Amino acid sequence: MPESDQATPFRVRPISTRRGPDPKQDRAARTKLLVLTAAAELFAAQGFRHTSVKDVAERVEMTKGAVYFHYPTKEALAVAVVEQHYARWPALLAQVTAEGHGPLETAARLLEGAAAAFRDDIVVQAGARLQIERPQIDAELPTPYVDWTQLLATLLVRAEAAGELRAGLSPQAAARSLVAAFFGTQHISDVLHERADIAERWAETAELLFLAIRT
Ligand SMILES: CCC[C@@H]1OCC(CO)=C1C(=O)O
Repeated sequence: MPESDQATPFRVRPISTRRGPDPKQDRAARTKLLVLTAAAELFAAQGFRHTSVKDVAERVEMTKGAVYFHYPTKEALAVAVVEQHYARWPALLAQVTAEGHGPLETAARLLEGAAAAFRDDIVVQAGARLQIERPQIDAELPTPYVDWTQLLATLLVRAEAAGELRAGLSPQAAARSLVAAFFGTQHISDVLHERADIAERWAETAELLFLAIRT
């Protein structure tokens, strides 16, 4: 799927620490990422309410003032973590797209990759917890689920055009079901096993769902 044609609605881009012309900017970007990662570790472990900016500052051995320089409030930290959660997905989409699978297989492999990210990536884990806790966070967070639903629906419309979809199936309804099933699978795996078994759990759910979806 050509880059321009990618229906990737994930708008926020990853924080770049690539060395640029200005060493000062580089150092600031690296510090920003260090603070964000420490906040993600704390949000993932103890949630938004029980995490303070002081906790984050202590974790990175900086003053609260230094943390506030990069993120003016705890809410700003939470927004940044959730945004970076979503910023993971364009790279995954590019990687899977480059493998050249058909649209249905692309959707399946995307969700497999997402399951691995939910198991391994602390920023993905923290973003998921903060989205659950969004009523406690007085800030504008990205609307959950809609971007994945749109991306999967776009792929399933292409699958329908390619004759890969079961006759009469709504690509949009199938996309909503995949997102709901993935969300539930990763949540149950998190609550019971800290997501240690998410890949296996998602594989068994995906097998059933894609069996129902494909021709
Ligand atoms: C891919 C399923 C949707 C995904 O699962 C957890 C979560 C966090 O809110 C999601 C999202 O907002 O897109």
